[in-house]
Amino acid sequence: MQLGFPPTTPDLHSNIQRRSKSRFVGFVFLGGLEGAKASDLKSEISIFLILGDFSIMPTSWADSVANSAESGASNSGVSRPTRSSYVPPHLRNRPPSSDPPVAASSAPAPDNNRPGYGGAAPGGSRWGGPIRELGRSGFGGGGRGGGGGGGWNNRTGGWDRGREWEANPFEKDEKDEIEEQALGEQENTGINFDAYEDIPVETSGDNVPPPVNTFADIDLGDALNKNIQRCKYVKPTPVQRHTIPISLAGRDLMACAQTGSGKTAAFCFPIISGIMKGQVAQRPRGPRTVYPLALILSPTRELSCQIHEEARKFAYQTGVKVVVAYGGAPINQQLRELERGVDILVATPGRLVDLLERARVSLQMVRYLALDEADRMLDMGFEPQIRRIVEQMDMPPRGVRQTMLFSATFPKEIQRLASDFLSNYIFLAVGRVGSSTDLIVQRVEYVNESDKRSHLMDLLHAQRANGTHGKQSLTLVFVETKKGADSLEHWLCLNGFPATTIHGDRTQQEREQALRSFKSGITPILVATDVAARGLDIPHVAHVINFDLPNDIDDYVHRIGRTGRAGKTGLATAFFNENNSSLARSLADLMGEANQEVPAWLARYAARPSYGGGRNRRSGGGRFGGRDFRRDSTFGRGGSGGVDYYGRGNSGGGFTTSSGGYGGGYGPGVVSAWD
Ligand SMILES: Nc1ncnc2c1ncn2[C@@H]1O[C@H](COP(=O)(O)OP(=O)(O)OP(=O)(O)O)[C@@H](O)[C@H]1O
Repeated sequence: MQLGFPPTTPDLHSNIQRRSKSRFVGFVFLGGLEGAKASDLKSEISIFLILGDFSIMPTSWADSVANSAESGASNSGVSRPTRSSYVPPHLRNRPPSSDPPVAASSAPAPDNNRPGYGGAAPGGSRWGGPIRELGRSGFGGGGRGGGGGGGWNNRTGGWDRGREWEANPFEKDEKDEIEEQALGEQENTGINFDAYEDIPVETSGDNVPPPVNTFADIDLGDALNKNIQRCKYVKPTPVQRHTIPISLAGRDLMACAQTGSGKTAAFCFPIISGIMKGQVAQRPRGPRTVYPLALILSPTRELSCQIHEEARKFAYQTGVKVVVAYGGAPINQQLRELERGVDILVATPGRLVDLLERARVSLQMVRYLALDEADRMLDMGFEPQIRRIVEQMDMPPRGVRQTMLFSATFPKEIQRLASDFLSNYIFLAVGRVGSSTDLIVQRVEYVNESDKRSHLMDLLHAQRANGTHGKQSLTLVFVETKKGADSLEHWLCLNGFPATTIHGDRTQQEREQALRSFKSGITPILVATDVAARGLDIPHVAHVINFDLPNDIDDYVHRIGRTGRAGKTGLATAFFNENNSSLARSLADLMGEANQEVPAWLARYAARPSYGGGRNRRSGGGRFGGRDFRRDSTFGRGGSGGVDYYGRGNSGGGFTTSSGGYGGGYGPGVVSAWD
């Protein structure tokens, strides 16, 4: 451990020396101390000083003396230290300041119950007590346009200063806003929180931390708070109110919350804040291997890109670097980006496995693991890859890392699988899992296969006649097959409705181009397979049409969730016929729960035992679509992975529900997009 000062002007230098003798504390950096108890290190400090230009470098006392001598008495204070040194994420990118750093946190040193990670602070992350951030007055941030940027250069292990400027991730939003204002078509960006006021919330697990009401109630750090403001998030959504304190307390979490309710921020904020504030153990230096601190996995390339874009906004000027890796795009470009440094890696499983096999990424230092669309990630298609990544590579085991699983749907069998990855977790259900409830008006129409196209045409003509067509009123049409998607797109275009398509047979470039064209309203109709069903947050999707209904009710939930997001209303229309009879019961149940009008003919279908689709796959039944499977005795004791959910009362012990009722009907202000 080093007590060091970097080269400075002689005056400042001698000042610091004086202050160090009288227990001067700059701020404490506990990097490079894997395995050491934070409490052992109280007296050992490294001091980072802001150099005259705009970097912050840790260095040793010996280095500083040597450098000082080298640079002479007239040194302006911008000499490089001779040794490469670690710079913790929360200190990277700091612009220059003449202000001295404020004192380090005097919070008591935490117990260390996580070997290698510094121990859990009371109420803080499991990797040790937060290091209080520097006073911000002198650090301003943003004064230099693109912000500090820069990355951790894994080849030299040093601070790769000035090589990379952090691009402003808000630039596009600002441009769009100006453009929309100019065209007089700016929509109200305010989220309708009244729509969420009465939301039912269910939690189970040990000592569930209480929810917060405002972002100010949580100490996320100044830089992150500033980004929250830039995103125009005035207050947390219900899932954020509940999950952020749970995650900040270092707890594992399985969270179910409706589509479009803000889950991305719910897992990003605590991760970014944790990395900013946590003690950072020195990361190993492989010649080409990078060691992210957090891993966010999602099932589709587009969703990973979207999470990356969001996370970059939240992490802007925090010094936390977010990188994305996904299939279908050139790997070399992604490797170059990774080499510039990564704190949070957002990835699709396939590309990540590739990177792990090439030893270009190691998961050894991962403290936070988040699975978005977790039920999809653990279903038959993805589970083997996820197990490989989480259990068979070098990721710290559950209980050491913090694991957070999010989705709008969580079938019980998947919950059971998921529990293998979690340790003493909290289960949270916000809202009726499986629907955006009253915000989405759901309609089901009986349409024979042969009539589907003409019926679709009727809907689109009606929309056009109503003026609900175009950039501000996008229509997403789901079909079952890739061929079906191409053919429907072609037919729509022929009939004067500009459309594009997204599915697995298109190249990644074509997929991205299709999304851009749809978002911008150039082609206000997107024909998609389930590749677009989950997670995509596309503003202005007013109407989702299930041209072909899916076989699984959860897929239906995610598909219709592309509209009616963030408190806005939307419309979902489904074409039902004999081929969909196995979905009848669960569809009727779902619609009934969401206070939607269930057509008499659908209710009759649902009542027929042969059409009921057997056991309702929706977990738990009852008013909550998702319930903690640990509370269901049919899943037996112990679950998998040897966790005793019942005997010791460690998990599933507490159980609280708060419900304010469901409101009902279509709700005031709900407008149909087409009639
Ligand atoms: N606190 C907030 N205030 C205002 N808008 C918010 C807030 N939190 C999130 N949003 C916005 O709400 C929208 C939906 O958020 P997000 O995509 O995270 O939803 P989700 O719950 O992950 O949905 P899905 O289940 O479909 O993946 C986004 O446009 C996001 O920017």
